[in-house]
Amino acid sequence: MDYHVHIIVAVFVGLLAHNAIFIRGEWHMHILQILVGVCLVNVIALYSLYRVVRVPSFSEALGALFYMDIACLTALFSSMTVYRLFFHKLSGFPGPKLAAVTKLWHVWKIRKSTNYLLLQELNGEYGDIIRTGSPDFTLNTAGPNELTLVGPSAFNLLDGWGNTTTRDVWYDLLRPRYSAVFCRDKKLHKEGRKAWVNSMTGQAMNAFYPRVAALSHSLSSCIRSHGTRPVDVDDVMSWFSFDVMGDVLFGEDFNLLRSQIMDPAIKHRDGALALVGPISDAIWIAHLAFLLVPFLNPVQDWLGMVKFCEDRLAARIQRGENEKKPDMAQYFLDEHQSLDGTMSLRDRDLYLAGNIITAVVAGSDTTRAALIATCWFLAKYPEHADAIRAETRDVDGDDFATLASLPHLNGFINESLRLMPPAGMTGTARITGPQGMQFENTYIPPFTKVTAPRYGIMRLESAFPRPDEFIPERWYSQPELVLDRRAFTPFSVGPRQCTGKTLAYAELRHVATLLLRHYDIEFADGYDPETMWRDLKDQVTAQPGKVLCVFKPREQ
Ligand code: HEM
Repeated sequence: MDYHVHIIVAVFVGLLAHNAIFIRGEWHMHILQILVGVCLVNVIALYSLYRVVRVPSFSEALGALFYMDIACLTALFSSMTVYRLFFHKLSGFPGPKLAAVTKLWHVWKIRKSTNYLLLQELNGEYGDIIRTGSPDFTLNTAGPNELTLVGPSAFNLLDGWGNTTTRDVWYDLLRPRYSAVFCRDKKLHKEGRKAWVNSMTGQAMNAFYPRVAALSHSLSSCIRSHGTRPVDVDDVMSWFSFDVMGDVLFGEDFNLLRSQIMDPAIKHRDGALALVGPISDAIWIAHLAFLLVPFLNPVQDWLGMVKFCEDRLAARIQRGENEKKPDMAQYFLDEHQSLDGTMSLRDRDLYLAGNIITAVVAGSDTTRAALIATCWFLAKYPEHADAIRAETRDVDGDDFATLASLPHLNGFINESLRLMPPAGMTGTARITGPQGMQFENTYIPPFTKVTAPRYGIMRLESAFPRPDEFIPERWYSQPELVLDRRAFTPFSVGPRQCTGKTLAYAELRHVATLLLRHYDIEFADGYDPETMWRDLKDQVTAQPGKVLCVFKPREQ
């Protein structure tokens, strides 16, 4: 039988699928429908071949269908490739050709979670605006594509007050759950952010400070129990940051510092972040994995993390409010109540769960990374450790307001956050609005996905002379070493900036002061300090490589 006509039909279907369907709209949340659609089309085609066209045997019909599928997919992907390379509105922007063809190139390149290094390399090769991606299954009606913008003004353009951008599809990651942070609707974000901001007012912080201080002392005791043995700084900071989160978010004692046992929830959280790290810019892969391979370890970790958060929330609801120990969860529960009548119960439950999951990750993993880096810099630069000791010698170490005013301590922390940004090292993508935007001398078209890599921009020589050097003084006595303050955004800027900034700074200042009071911090014998940088991973939050330190008790 002559199958030319069938192949021509298949090619036509492939071209149609790209030009009439996939080039429009967003598809990352419709992976199941796409799969069902593909199966359905195949069943209809098989039936037509066997019953209507009357191919001699069923196996021959199957064979014909196979060749038609190949022809259809070849036409689909060829059409995509030609369009992306030559006709797409971003085809004139510089960048690796393969990145323009498919996002999978980027995913492959950063499979070891080193996007921060790749983007630095591409910045050196292609300049300040790099085309780093193609739309794949995350199209918008106007067909966005991805540009990485490297310059101090990028953060304000993307997130500053009056920005015209919206959040990229990455923020659909928690679906069906969602939160004020993991949502793309500007109104919902604005409204939902209020509960977060209210949970961190000065009054709320005054209730949290003594509890953070108590946990810092617990951290110090935990370290002391190691004696002269090397301390795995990742372990102790994971326990500390999780204990703080348990206390501040749920009013619950997670008891990790005292028990010194790694809670499976931490493993789940880290596994979940490892899953989304390399695929952050092609989030449809995560949705596909949730659907098709839920039994794989990283997906199980994700589900385990979600379950942990929902269990803790259920326990908190059962315990009820403890007025003597206010917590963040109460603000989310009040919001849940106040939305009665405007949202269905299911929607409100999904929203509440989303906020809790967001708080667990945003509130613990970021500070953990920052504290690991803090210890590393303290061990690496004893002269700065001494300067902080001198500055804090005569102050009340539990007085958070005083700690906030100490120049060297704060310069040290800022410098550490600059060189090792704990959150959004490369991600936090946005979509330009209908007017597009002007970045430096270049016009960025409307509905383009844009990212500003924090790691690279905070190391720009044009903003920070001697960018790779650790110089806390640039933040107070040597202002000439900060040429462009806009580049320093460890907590983001504008209406989307971090709501936990005050809490995070409080934890960092208190822990650094306390540990320096009690210990001389040194790298463990035989430990290679470069390990932290060599194994640094960019997985939504920064995951520093191992840090092993010895904490030698000091004379009080
Ligand atoms: C050193 C610690 C921290 C760093 C470096 C940090 C950094 C950041 C960054 C860069 C963003 C912007 C993310 C984005 O645009 O997608 C952000 C947002 C956010 N952070 Fe933090 N964060 C830290 C700690 C915390 C803590 C302790 C909490 C809460 C308890 C928190 C809550 C949030 C929330 C709710 C947002 C979203 C704000 C919004 O979208 O309106 N963060 N943070």
